Amino acid sequence: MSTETKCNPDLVRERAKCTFDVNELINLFYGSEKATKERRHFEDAVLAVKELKDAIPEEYLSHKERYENGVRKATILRDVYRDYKAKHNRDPPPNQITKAVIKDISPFLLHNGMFVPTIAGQGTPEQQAEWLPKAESMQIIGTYAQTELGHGSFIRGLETIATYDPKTEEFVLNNPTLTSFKWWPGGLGSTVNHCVVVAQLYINGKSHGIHPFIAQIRDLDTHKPLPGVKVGEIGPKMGFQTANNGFLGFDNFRIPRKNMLMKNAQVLKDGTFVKGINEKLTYGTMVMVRVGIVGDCSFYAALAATIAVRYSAVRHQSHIKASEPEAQILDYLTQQHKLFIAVASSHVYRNAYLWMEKMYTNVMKELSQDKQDNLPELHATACCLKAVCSRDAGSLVEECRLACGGHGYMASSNLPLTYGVTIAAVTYEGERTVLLLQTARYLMKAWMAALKGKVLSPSVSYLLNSLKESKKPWQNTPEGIVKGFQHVSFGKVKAAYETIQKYMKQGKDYEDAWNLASVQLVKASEAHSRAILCEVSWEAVCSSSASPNLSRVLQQLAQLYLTYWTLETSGDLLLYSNITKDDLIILRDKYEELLVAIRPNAVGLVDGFDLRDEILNSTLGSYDGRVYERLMEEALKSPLNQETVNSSFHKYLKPMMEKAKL
Ligand SMILES: CCCCCCCC/C=C\CCC/C=C/C(=O)SCCNC(=O)CCNC(=O)[C@H](O)C(C)(C)COP(=O)(O)OP(=O)(O)OC[C@H]1O[C@@H](n2cnc3c(N)ncnc32)[C@H](O)[C@@H]1OP(=O)(O)O
Ligand SMILES: Cc1cc2nc3c(=O)[nH]c(=O)nc-3n(C[C@H](O)[C@H](O)[C@H](O)COP(=O)(O)OP(=O)(O)OC[C@H]3O[C@@H](n4cnc5c(N)ncnc54)[C@H](O)[C@@H]3O)c2cc1C
Repeated sequence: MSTETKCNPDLVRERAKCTFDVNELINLFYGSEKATKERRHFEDAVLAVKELKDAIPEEYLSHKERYENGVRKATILRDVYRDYKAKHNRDPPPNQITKAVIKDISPFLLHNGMFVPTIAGQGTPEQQAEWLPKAESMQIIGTYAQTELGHGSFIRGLETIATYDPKTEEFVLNNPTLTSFKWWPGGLGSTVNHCVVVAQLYINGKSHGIHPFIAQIRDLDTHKPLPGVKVGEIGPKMGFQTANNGFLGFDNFRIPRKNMLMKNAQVLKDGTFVKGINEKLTYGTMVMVRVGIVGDCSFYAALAATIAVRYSAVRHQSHIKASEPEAQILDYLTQQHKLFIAVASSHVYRNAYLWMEKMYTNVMKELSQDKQDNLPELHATACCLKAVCSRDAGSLVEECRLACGGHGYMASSNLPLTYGVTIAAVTYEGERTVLLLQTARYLMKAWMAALKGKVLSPSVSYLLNSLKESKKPWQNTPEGIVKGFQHVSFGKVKAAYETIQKYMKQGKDYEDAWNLASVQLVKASEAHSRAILCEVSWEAVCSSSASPNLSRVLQQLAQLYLTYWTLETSGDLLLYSNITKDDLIILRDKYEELLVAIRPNAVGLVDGFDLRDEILNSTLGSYDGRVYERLMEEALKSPLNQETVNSSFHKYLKPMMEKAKL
């Protein structure tokens, strides 16, 4: 029997309606036909490992069991990666199969995502030679320990101390206060034996700022914390239950001098401090991860959209016309309004990620040639895109969950967990407001440069154009809308700058004026991000190599994104661009037309994300649409359904009922 015949008939009909080749979309989204084949081949290899299948859903396990199961699976998964590399002489292709295996977050995420990259990015060639082979082969397991109980955002305020002792050529690590304890690092709780510790460097009583150090914290054989190390797990959270986030404190814990990662700054044997060319290069791993998070946002939006769109095609409720059968809920325009923006946004984030990745690679290349000119632009852009995409993606996932009604509240829909994991990215790797204010610093500088007629970096050069074009009439085209968002950003940057000037004229110093203008500064950064997202995604769609059929649909999605945000931020556009009320009415109608145009391709579009059932891990979103069967099958797995009468009846309910008779 083919997959199609087993499918829910609504989904079969939806797929027959699709006007483009889904495989073409998949290949375009993931880069090429070859990339798709390799990714699927690797996913097959992972899913073929029987030991990676869970006997019962994770939600029924205790906190401890869940972690232990996570570690068990992470180690098996690691073997599959190693075997693939040995066989093919290269790393597995980019994939999301970890989601199918670990479901939540791997206890090795920080090892692979930050520990290894920090050694690679911050270590000297000798340090890389010492630790990378061990870390990459998992002889040692590490994390990135920066955040403390008292400080996360303001990293210059970290309190962990590394004092250099020239007599023994060692650093002495100490956490002198409760607030100085490291708090949050993934894997720290019970998994890792090493970490990159970010600490304040002191030499001869003088502070030299924060630097990364490698510390072994557990014995490699016994896994017991080494003397002078206090380490543990921080407890349950909204998500990240299997990430094994932990706390850590040192008491006169000594590490050799060579354990300070010294690519940027160095401490010589005699205690001489050699400053790096730019102390912010120490923050490099965070920039890399912020770029990666934009890509993650695309994945989470795609995952939630796939579940909610397929479910909405299968679910029938009420009537659009009294004379017709109950409608698929996907036919309600309100439902399309909730869901299609998630589909469109996933593509927008994907294109923004690819664009940012290029910028990142260029800047890294330039840095390797000691050229730092474009680092501020990279930092500013990564900060605001990470901040805006993560918040938007979190809201989109939640909207998809709500759009599934009561069933979206079931853990088995996988939407609650997906929300918990997605929304965490608003906070980790730089809290949203804090990052937007970083971008605002850059925008204020760019604005001052624009006022002086200087050449601006590409990502802000529109500020100069907007200065010249402020009188041009609004155009209701995608290009016109992109320009409109640039005008909004221009207007908000200008207004924030003038607000700072106003407060300074009233006698405030720059810092107080900055704080008083900071709500506007954050909004200026958001507007700048939106302008980038609109421009980059529209350009990507226009320059894509897609066939006419696919291109038409991708343009509709990109236009939907542009129009959605025009209508959402119409007040800003009325204030800062030349849009009129009549233009907005035309765009409102256009938006409705786009929803209707996209509707027949909705299922095809989410099929185009090519997320397997195992990755979706959802009763509502499977390819075959057997929603109700799966909901019941999953419910029957509840331990409460493994016995006809639960012992609480005899212990509590019966005595209560009997007491009530007296
Ligand atoms: C392809 C890879 C795929 C990866 C996929 C994802 C993997 C996921 C892995 C893990 C994720 C989950 C686990 C989460 C981990 C964490 O959360 S780790 C901890 C992260 N912590 C933070 O992000 C802290 C946020 N705070 C900061 O970054 C900084 O403190 C700050 C907010 C930037 C402020 O720093 P500071 O006070 O020192 O600086 P300022 O005085 O404000 O500014 C000084 C100037 O420096 C410039 N600056 C700041 N940062 C950078 C930078 N990174 N690069 C370049 N320049 C930087 C800043 O703009 C100022 O410049 P100016 O003076 O010219 O204006
Ligand atoms: C799931 C998860 C995983 C994590 N994993 C790791 C890890 O592996 N390693 C690690 O080192 N850390 C990790 N972290 C910590 C994370 O990086 C920090 O929580 C994050 O950087 C925010 O810092 P904070 O908690 O100190 O927030 P705070 O800075 O205390 O933020 C609280 C509020 O204060 C506001 N605020 C703070 N400073 C300013 C300012 N200058 N201007 C205006 N408003 C401000 C913020 O906007 C926010 O509203 C993780 C966090 C989470 C949630």
